[in-house]
Amino acid sequence: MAEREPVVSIRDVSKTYATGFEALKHVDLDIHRGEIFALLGPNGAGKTTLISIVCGIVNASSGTVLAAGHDIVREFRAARSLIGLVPQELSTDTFESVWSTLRFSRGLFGKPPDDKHLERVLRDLSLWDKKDAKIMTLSGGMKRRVLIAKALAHEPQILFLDEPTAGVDVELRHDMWEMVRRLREQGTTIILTTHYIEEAEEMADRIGVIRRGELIVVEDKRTLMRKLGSKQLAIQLQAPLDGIPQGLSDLPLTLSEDGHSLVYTFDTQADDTGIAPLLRRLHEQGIDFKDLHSSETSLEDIFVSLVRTPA
Ligand SMILES: Nc1ncnc2c1ncn2[C@@H]1O[C@H](COP(=O)(O)OP(=O)(O)OP(=O)(O)O)[C@@H](O)[C@H]1O
Repeated sequence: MAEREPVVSIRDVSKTYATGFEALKHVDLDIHRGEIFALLGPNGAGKTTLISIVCGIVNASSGTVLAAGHDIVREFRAARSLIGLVPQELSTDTFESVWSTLRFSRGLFGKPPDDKHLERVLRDLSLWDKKDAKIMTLSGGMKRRVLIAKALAHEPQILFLDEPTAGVDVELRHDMWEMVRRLREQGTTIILTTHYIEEAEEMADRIGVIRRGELIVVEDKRTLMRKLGSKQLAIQLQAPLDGIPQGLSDLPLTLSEDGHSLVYTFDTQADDTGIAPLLRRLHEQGIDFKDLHSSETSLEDIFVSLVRTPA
């Protein structure tokens, strides 16, 4: 199991772009060593801005970031050499071969050549037979693989994947997740951004939800799933109540503002929903109801409600 030691520590980070746009507002986040963390949010939420700050591509307007204890501004080289970044887009279409690009990339971070490592990376990504190909001659999917290989060339402790599966075919997606799992087993910390809930759910140990520059939820995935995998049963009452009766105070019940309905929250995964005893106890309390209505609070629904921008 991963140690609970932060490998990335983000403190009160804000970013206002030159346009005056506030892309990040007072973000605090600790990433634990060896975890897979998913930063989940819609387009424009600030995910790329946040990882660009940690990777030293964008300067924060305020706040501090430590990567394995190194301040990413004052000790940029030390911090950056621990980090691998797979960006969203391939920024250069180069005449260079895959192999020389990887070797160069490794050298950039001050690492001595290690052809064995580079070979392993290329084989893992099914790129070995393309090692002498010029990058510009590769297909889009292959270029994505090169981007990943490049990010791994210097054996980073911390790997950022920005929207890793956007526009990626099934095979690459599969290979990518295999690789992510393998890297995690080797102790690499992985931070990925996504706007797909399924992706966060499938891959991550913890999930952070970002909305309009604010980190609004950070939760262990299982806890989040449990919270979100609950259902609500709305009980429309014959007569309104002033409050939850004493005899029902041990139950997860809330009363609507007008007192006309009771809402019971239960776990859809549980063996027993508790609905039968609930109805029996309502009866014992002399509370009659005219209608029951259950609604699902799936992760998707909650997420949509979390990130929905008021029109
Ligand atoms: N250089 C810039 N100057 C001004 N505004 C910018 C700049 N870069 C990004 N923004 C704005 O900041 C906001 C956050 O952008 P960011 O790329 O961080 O979002 P994101 O969550 O990564 O979205 P996506 O999923 O589309 O990549 C957006 O509204 C974007 O338009």
